[in-house]
Amino acid sequence: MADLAELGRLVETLGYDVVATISQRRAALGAAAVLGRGKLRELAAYTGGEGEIGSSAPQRKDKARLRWEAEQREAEEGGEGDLDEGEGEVDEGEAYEGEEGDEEGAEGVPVADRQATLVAIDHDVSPSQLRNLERATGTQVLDRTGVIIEIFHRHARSREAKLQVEIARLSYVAPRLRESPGTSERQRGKGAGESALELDRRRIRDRIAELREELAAVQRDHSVRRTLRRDARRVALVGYTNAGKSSLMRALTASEVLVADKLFATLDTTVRALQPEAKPRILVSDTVGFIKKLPHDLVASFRSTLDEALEASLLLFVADVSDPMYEEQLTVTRSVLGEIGAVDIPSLLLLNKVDRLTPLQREALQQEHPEAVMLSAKDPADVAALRDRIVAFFEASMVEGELVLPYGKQSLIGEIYENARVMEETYDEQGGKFRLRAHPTALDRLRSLLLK
Ligand SMILES: Nc1nc2c(ncn2[C@@H]2O[C@H](COP(=O)(O)OP(=O)(O)OP(=O)(O)O)[C@@H](O)[C@H]2O)c(=O)[nH]1
Ligand SMILES: [Mg+2]
Repeated sequence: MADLAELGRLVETLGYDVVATISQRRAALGAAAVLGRGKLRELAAYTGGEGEIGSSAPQRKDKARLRWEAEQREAEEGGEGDLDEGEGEVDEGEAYEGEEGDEEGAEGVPVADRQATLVAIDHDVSPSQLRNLERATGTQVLDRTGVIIEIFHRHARSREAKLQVEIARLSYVAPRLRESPGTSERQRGKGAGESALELDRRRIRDRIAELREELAAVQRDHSVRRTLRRDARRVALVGYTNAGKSSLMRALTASEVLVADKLFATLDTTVRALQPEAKPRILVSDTVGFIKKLPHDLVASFRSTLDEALEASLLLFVADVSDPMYEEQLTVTRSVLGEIGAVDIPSLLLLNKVDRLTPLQREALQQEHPEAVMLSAKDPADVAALRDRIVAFFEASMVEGELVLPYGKQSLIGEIYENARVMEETYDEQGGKFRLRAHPTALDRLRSLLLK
């Protein structure tokens, strides 16, 4: 049932209200439309559909196809596929969730006078099941992956995120395209050798290839910028969606990143300096959140966004302990981090939102995770203590050293202050002598710069 509640939060993030929830025992799983006939009729009563898959039901085009066709028209009319369009196409409205669950057949809760305009299913459904469900309910149906992709689509802001989402979305849409009535006949009649459907799929493949090239260019640009920051000490906030990563980012860096009680509010990595500034500077990055059963295409697309996290020397692993599912969320986060190869990076577990717990719960939690930091992003004292922990972490790996900066190389002085903490600066006939503390790698790099 927790999965279903999460699906409910996902559709709410899309701006829907949940008007009813239906679940069905696994044993009764229908092959054609996931739900059995009785459940299907029950569902259709909320959506105003016929409740039958029957072939006589009017065939409607699915939204994915409509959007795809609109984009094609736009592309043909000149401009490139416009990724900057505003809101997604789903109307504000009511959602209706259907689930295939383990539960005993739970009853739907009818809400009078509200017709559902979306059915969301907490189960991956095949393209043909999706079609059948749409036919029977007469409304749009999304599976879990479809819902998540829609959210990503709406929340993407940067060029990189938009490209990534678009690639994932097209990969998701392609197998779900169906023959639109009429066109195939015409195509074949002309001996085109390729049906309209095949043509559409090929166009999608071409478009994906194009987007991938564009993405690669954007990413090359980013990696250049990352190289410039190479020696900075980096901390990355990672964790389940809605855990409070952006809230901590704001608090730690006195910045204005977006915080929202929404799933996947953040899709882009942002990087800011820890405040008050440590010497040398420490950079904090906020990253996209994780969710269980994250669609595979999205994991692949966002891998590069998470590269940012991979380059950190310390991961701040954020969990929302006020969520009853937090243990499972921790497991999901760990496994995604494992997938992207981040398990070897030192990490600090942050048990966030403890302000929502009773003293007794806090005590139990601390016993369970003695190594973790319990905190509330809303408590300035907690945030200050966290900052000190971060600074201490880097401090522990710093070594003391000396550098001589010849008079001819004064332009490197900024570089020294950027990458080390200068404890003493004296001058003699050779040049400046610096006694400093820095990371061994930063010290080596500075030394090699001075020798050049
Ligand atoms: N009570 C309480 N609420 C918190 C705390 N930290 C964050 N929140 C709230 O939790 C919600 C999610 O916070 P965000 O910081 O946006 O979470 P996030 O991890 O960045 O989420 P995504 O970007 O969607 O993955 C917001 O409504 C915050 O105000 C906390 O310590 N205590
Ligand atoms: Mg966020």
